[in-house]
Amino acid sequence: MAIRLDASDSNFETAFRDLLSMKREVSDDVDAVVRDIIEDVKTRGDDALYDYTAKFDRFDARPKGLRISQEEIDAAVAKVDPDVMAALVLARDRIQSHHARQMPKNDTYEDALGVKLGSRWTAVQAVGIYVPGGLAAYPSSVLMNAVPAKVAGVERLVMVVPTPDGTLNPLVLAAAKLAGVDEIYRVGGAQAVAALAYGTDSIAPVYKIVGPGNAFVAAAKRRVFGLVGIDMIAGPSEVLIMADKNNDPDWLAVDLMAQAEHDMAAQSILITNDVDLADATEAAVERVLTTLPKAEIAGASWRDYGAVIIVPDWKVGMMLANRIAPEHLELAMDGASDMVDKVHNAGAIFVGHFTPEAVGDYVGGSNHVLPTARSARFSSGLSTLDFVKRTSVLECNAMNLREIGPAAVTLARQEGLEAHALSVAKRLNMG
Ligand SMILES: NC(=O)c1ccc[n+]([C@@H]2O[C@H](COP(=O)([O-])OP(=O)(O)OC[C@H]3O[C@@H](n4cnc5c(N)ncnc54)[C@H](O)[C@@H]3O)[C@@H](O)[C@H]2O)c1
Ligand SMILES: N[C@H](CO)Cc1c[nH]c[nH+]1
Ligand SMILES: [Zn+2]
Repeated sequence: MAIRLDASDSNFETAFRDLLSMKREVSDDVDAVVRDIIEDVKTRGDDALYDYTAKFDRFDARPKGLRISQEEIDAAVAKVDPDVMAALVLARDRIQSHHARQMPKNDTYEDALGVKLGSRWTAVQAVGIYVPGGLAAYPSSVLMNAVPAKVAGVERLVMVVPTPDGTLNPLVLAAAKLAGVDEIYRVGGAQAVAALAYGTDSIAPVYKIVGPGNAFVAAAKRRVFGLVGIDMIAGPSEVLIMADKNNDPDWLAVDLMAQAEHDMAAQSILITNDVDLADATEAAVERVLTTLPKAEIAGASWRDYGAVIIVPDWKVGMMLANRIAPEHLELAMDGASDMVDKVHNAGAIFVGHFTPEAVGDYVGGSNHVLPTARSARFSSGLSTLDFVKRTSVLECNAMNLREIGPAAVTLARQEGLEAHALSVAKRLNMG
């Protein structure tokens, strides 16, 4: 049973704040473990990677080495069923065309004084993508990370992925091949993030690390940020469904469980203005939990972090949704399209009864790597923009330096920075 809250109850605010502050992600314990792993990889390089892979993924990677060879990739890809390959290609193409539209354009112009200004976009040259692989394999996440990177023009695209018990997932490798990944390593967790950031004999360091992962991966990304760029903290999955009485509880139940089955630390929340729908959906969740292969994970997530919130109206409902700032927000009420503009904080919005979040996970075209743990209040999902950076370009000639330079000299002297002042003044024969 998930917790049940009613926005009309007198103690609601306290209970809601407790829900918001539930710690599902990085605990002090996780952070301490991750700090030690990173230090160890920094010191012992590949040896540490082999040891952690033996410990957490239960196999010895030494005989084959950390890099997955082209032969292994080709052999795995050959095993993929043509129908499955066609689905991957459809997903790849849809992701590609959506992300191509996000590519920013260079801008150069001459202002009224004749000064030339511009913004120039260049790709991050070397990027590491983390593809989760502990509890489930994610070929779709390979595409979501790698396709925008290649659209942006990343030259060296490196993928790390845990291969539990040493078993390669053919689809993960097929997706990497389809998306144009350049190097793939069989290593996961905090140790993989450390290797991408600091480099080892086998894995040259990258400039930026992107991609989702469990609490260990999220903590490691936080720790290496600064040495390398990161995209965001995309941790255990979340969904918030806002639904009125005109919904099939069975549909809502599977939508809630679709995120819960990712991780025991995932969170699924239903906000509704209809108590009967709340009861029926909870009952439907219990039914579906008897059938799901990942019922143990989904059930634990629902029991520990799931919530059903009754609201008097959508004004209150939307205010709560914006405070929750979920990774995914499903709007399943009459007039859902009109509600979109009222959303301030959500990683991605899924509008209407026929847009289950799961379609966005695979083939919608938009990205499924999204901010979790309320970070949608200040960050966005992965996009082409994560793989480019902007450099400004400025060009003055003697004439326009004469126009704007004296003000720079004045300001530099006010800041007590005489070399700055002289650097402009000498060019203007001002001393
Ligand atoms: N936000 C998104 O876009 C998105 C997309 C896909 C998946 N996800 C999330 O990614 C996560 C995937 O998690 P996962 O576990 O399946 O795969 P994972 O690859 O993130 O983690 C597996 C690795 O974690 C490390 N690990 C496990 N237990 C450890 C321990 N006790 N100490 C140190 N390290 C340990 C191991 O190195 C292991 O290889 C889930 O939470 C899922 O919800 C998010
Ligand atoms: N829903 C996940 C993001 O939270 C992404 C995913 C991958 N495969 C299935 N789902
Ligand atoms: Zn999913």
